[in-house]
Amino acid sequence: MSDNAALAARVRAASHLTGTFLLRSGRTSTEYFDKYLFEADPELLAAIVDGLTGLVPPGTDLLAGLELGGVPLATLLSQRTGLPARFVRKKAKEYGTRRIAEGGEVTGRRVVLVEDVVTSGGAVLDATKVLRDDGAIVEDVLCVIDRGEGGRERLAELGLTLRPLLTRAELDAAAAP
Ligand SMILES: O=P(O)(O)OC[C@H]1O[C@H](OP(=O)(O)OP(=O)(O)O)[C@H](O)[C@@H]1O
Ligand SMILES: O=C(O)c1cc(=O)[nH]c(=O)[nH]1
Repeated sequence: MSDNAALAARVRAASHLTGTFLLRSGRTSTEYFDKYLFEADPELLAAIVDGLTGLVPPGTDLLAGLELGGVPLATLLSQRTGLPARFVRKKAKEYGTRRIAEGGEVTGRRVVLVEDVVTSGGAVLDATKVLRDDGAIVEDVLCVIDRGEGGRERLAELGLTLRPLLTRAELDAAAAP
């Protein structure tokens, strides 16, 4: 078994749920990867971050984690790579600094987004708009799981390359026989 196949099996065993789930996109699915279940396991999270480290493109200035599940990933990846982190909220705070992208400036920096799961790509597109409006260069997105439901194609239309650690095919192959 390859390293990635073994990781896919661990991630699936930890986080794959069945039932009826309303997704962020408004779609309904009979399966769900609960990212908090793989992020809460320190050994599994370390293995995931190891894998993501190899996907960070050369020339990256900043790693931006998307609220909420992308934040622990970006934080650990920042520690591992030495690249500074940013944290992108779903909505700006209504008090204090009133910021939506936290952690410092992004203008003119090459920012790589860090996400847990990509389904339609909507959450990534929202964060991309926020960062591009602030003058960031956003062209690459890392994720742990690409559910293979059109996100990659939708992101490509806006000039974004999705770099998944685990593909739908790898996660399906990891299903118990
Ligand atoms: O590709 P999409 O169709 O946008 O769907 C994937 C997004 O949906 C989930 O976010 P959720 O709002 O559940 O976020 P959180 O639990 O990380 O706050 C997931 O963490 C992705 O951000
Ligand atoms: O599309 C989503 O909302 C979604 C799917 C999934 O498998 N896991 C998750 O956390 N969100």
